[in-house]
Amino acid sequence: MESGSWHIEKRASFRNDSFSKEIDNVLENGSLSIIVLGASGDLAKKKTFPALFNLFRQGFLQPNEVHIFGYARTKITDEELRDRLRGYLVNDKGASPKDLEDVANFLQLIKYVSGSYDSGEGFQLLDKEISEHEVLKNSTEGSSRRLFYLALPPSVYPSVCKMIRHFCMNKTDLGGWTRVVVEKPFGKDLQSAEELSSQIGELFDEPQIYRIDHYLGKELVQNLLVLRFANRMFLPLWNRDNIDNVQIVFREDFGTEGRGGYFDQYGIIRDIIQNHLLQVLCLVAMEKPVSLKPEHIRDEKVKVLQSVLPIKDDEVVLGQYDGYKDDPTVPDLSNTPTFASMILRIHNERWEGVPFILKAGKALSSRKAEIRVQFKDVPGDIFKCKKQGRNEFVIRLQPSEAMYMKLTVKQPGLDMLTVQSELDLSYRQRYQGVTIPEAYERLILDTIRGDQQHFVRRDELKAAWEIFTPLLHRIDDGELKPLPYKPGSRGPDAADELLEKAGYVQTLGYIWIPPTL
Ligand SMILES: NC(=O)C1=CN([C@@H]2O[C@H](COP(=O)(O)OP(=O)(O)OC[C@H]3O[C@@H](n4cnc5c(N)ncnc54)[C@H](OP(=O)(O)O)[C@@H]3O)[C@@H](O)[C@H]2O)C=CC1
Ligand SMILES: O=C1O[C@H](COP(=O)(O)O)[C@@H](O)[C@H](O)[C@H]1O
Repeated sequence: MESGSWHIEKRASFRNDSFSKEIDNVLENGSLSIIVLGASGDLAKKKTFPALFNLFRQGFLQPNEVHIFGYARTKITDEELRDRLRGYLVNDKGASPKDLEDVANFLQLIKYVSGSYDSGEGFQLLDKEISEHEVLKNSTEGSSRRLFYLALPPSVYPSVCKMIRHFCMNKTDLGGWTRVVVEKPFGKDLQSAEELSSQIGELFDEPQIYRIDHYLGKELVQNLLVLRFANRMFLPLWNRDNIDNVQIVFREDFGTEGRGGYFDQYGIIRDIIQNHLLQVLCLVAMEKPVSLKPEHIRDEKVKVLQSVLPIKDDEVVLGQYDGYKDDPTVPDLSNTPTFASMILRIHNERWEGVPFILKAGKALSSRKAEIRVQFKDVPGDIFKCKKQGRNEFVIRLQPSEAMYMKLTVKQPGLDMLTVQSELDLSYRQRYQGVTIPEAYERLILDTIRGDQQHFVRRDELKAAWEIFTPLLHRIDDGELKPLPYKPGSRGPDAADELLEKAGYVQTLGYIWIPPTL
């Protein structure tokens, strides 16, 4: 490999391959069927099928062994589904003849089956279609691999899982498998999540269930373990002795955009904080796992989640943007927060006293997701650095993936003055010409490979709901109310006050500007 550049190997097959050396490499043969349930929906067209297309283009899905099925109630033909998907696979305007050829070849792999989610008829038909494909691909019975992706509202998960279990499993366990990918939200609180887990758990074993959280597939989230545990310089610093506070922030510069009906039942805490931001917190705060085996990593995540103290009402700020209730699908008296900022406190030896501020909001001034680790002041500071700012290590998840470290340096010149600057690793500049894979792409590939490292285990999910359920119930009961904020703003002023109370010191006059090429 050339220095300073990456490449993505084109593989003849993904069968013998694995990102993680810790995953047992089992030689798998037989056909692979990927079944997207809810194929007519928003997630399927925007994320699932495009991710499959990208895997196909990179050689991870071979036409001689893979077939893709779409399943939903909507009555459409194979061709109509293909037409719906085409525009989401490549940009129409910038598509090259090769792009169009790839799209055509990919779409030919897709077959559509229409049926309901709770009656045997549709699933028997689906099973028949899958089996025909397996025979066609010369798969011996039992070595077939079946991946069911539930791009569906969670309300139908139990019945769909029951139907898969009864009608669509691979026929024996001689080397083949059946796996089920379920999307968030996994429940609405601790009790409903546990009920859902029990219902699905009666039908499938934990190694067959892939609870997807797409933030775990983002490049810089995947980098967290490497950063923390493969760099000597971070090891002694990553604790309460050196770190003053940690922020994990998600901002979107658009509102609920036609998804108000869905969103209003969940709110920003269930939509973003309980899953995406909490998963990031786990990776920032957990102890070093025994190895990179998925179970070792997930064991550590559970431990840190179980060490989180109950959230205090006076360490929470909720907001709702003006105009949110104009959406006809949102009730006029909705108490649902579209913004939340809160302090999580981890009661363990490493983090006692260090506030973790989780903040997420819709309709804000910018779109950004980042982790900001602020270090303590320099003791016995002879340069009066404190006035200029503290060291910060920032990991920008999106957009413009980057990590940069804010430092105090001598201002160039004859005077002995100090100034804030940064060590900057901006991905677009450092890894020129490299396309960073979409989160869904990686995670689907992991599912095919049987790697559950980046998926949420049942006890992890339970521990996550335990943290937020009391707060969510108080919001649902109207005991806590969101403050209004203007769309396009930073959210309620009270959120900045909470940040200050948590000990965050803003560096005045400093702003990081992503480098241009
Ligand atoms: N859209 C997104 O960006 C994201 C979505 N998700 C999650 O992915 C899953 C799917 O999301 P999304 O595609 O947006 O959802 P959709 O509302 O588009 O639903 C997907 C499909 O499910 C069927 N469906 C919809 N409502 C019902 C219902 N009440 N009962 C039975 N079937 C129904 C419809 O197919 P048909 O009527 O043809 O059967 C629909 O096309 C959800 O769990 C969502 O939370 C997660 C992250 C992002
Ligand atoms: O899960 C969700 O995530 C998206 C944001 O995802 P991103 O990868 O673009 O950061 C959010 O818009 C949506 O409300 C939520 O359900």
